Amino acid sequence: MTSSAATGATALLRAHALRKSFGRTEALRGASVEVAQGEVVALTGPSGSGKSTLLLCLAGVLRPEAGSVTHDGTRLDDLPEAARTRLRRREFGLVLQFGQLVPELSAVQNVMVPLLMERHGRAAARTAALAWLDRLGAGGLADALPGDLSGGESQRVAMARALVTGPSIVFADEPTGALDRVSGEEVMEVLVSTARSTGAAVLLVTHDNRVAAYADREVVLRDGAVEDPAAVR
Ligand SMILES: Nc1ncnc2c1ncn2[C@@H]1O[C@H](COP(=O)(O)OP(=O)(O)OP(=O)(O)O)[C@@H](O)[C@H]1O
Repeated sequence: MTSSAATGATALLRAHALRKSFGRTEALRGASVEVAQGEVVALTGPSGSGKSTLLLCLAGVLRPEAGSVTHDGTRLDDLPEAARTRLRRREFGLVLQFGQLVPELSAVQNVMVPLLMERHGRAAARTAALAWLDRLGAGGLADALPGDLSGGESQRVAMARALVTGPSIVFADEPTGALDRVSGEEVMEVLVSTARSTGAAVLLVTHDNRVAAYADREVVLRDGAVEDPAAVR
């Protein structure tokens, strides 16, 4: 693994000099960032500064036009699509602003999806999904449909779905953006304490200083590049 000067720890995930454009819009202009094993990093910055784009490049969802993304020594941006998808399913969890649960599936079925995609048996997947819902304080919601859940409840189910495969890092894009303050704080407390207990790192995009305060470290993006030179290598 790569050594990280900012944290003194080893880098689990490393983006170096990423560039990504959408038509004429340069969303990323040489953005670099590292996340150490088990570290909680908040990615902040003005609207349009490239936070979501950087998160999606790090998560292997978007492919940058230049620069590199390395996870535990493997270059993600170079991997063929199928291998990248496998690595993503095994190593990464993703939580988005509105939970993005499958509306036709119950909460427990939503949490089972990543395990079924990894060819786990149904019974084992259900047992694991129920245990994760319990752990996230959503055990009583197992049979509820997403349409019947509050925003905070949906995010607990989305977090269970992100964590059920035992990822090394969870990417969370404005996970509290659709919640009131109290539900947002509850979601952050559950996310950070659960990540700490599993050893998973968290990369969190947020506008909200109160949410960023849950992180070990803040990285500020401005115009597609990281503002704080101490966070860039
Ligand atoms: N799929 C896309 N197609 C076209 N332009 C895009 C796309 N995604 C992002 N952009 C543009 O790239 C720039 C960076 O967007 P991005 O969503 O990464 O910023 P952000 O910092 O996350 O913004 P916000 O805080 O408002 O969510 C913006 O100008 C945005 O309009």
